[in-house]
Amino acid sequence: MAQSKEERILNFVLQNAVRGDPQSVVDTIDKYCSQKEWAMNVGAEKGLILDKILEETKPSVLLELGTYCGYSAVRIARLLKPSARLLTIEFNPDFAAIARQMIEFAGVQDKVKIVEGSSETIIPQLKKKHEVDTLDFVFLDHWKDRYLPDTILLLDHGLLRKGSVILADNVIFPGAPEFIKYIRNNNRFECTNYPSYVEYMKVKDAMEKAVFVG
Ligand SMILES: O=C(NCCNC(=O)c1cc(-c2ccc(F)cc2)cc(O)c1O)c1cc(O)ncn1
Ligand SMILES: [Mg+2]
Repeated sequence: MAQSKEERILNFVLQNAVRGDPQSVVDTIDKYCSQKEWAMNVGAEKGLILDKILEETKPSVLLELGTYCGYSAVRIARLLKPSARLLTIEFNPDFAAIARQMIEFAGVQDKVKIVEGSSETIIPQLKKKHEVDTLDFVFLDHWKDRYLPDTILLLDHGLLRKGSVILADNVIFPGAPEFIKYIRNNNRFECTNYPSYVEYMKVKDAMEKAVFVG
């Protein structure tokens, strides 16, 4: 069977990064995807914005929607305190299999749990099936037309608390217009926009941070 792009990215990491070193995994994926094949990782420029917001927030319980190859899961986990936990939801089983191997190679498997399935199904199960009380940090990076319905699911299931941070990738490109319209007009959220660029491209993009005021 011909290799997928995601398998090529994983193999490049296995052969060129340092096992147990999450920074080397992040840097190696960025090297491959900027020089050989583009892929939809959050990337290094937007990654620095993600890093800064994580260092300000110091979250203990995190949720990511859209694992893909595990780049942002590794990038996030490398900054977490030992007791912190990241749950990451991935719909595509092939992506989930790649991400599992990426996360294990980086040595962050004790902090990261991949849940395979649709966010729509899994979010309502977080409290009872995944022992979540409330979320400190949510990274939205999955289907852009799911950002709004899934944010509403998080609210409806009491998963946000005063100060919970939602960070959304790609609010310019590919764009998440319904999400942006809703969140900026909802007085229960305080929003900040972080202009940047689409990973590995010279196309404008941005991230949006929305802090739940409770
Ligand atoms: O994660 C799931 N899809 C990828 C979402 N992510 C993107 O589509 C995405 C796309 C781009 C992009 C940028 C430039 C361009 F020319 C084309 C695409 C960049 C990004 O940074 C993304 O994040 C998914 C979840 C789910 O529940 N079911 C099935 N799939
Ligand atoms: Mg993205």
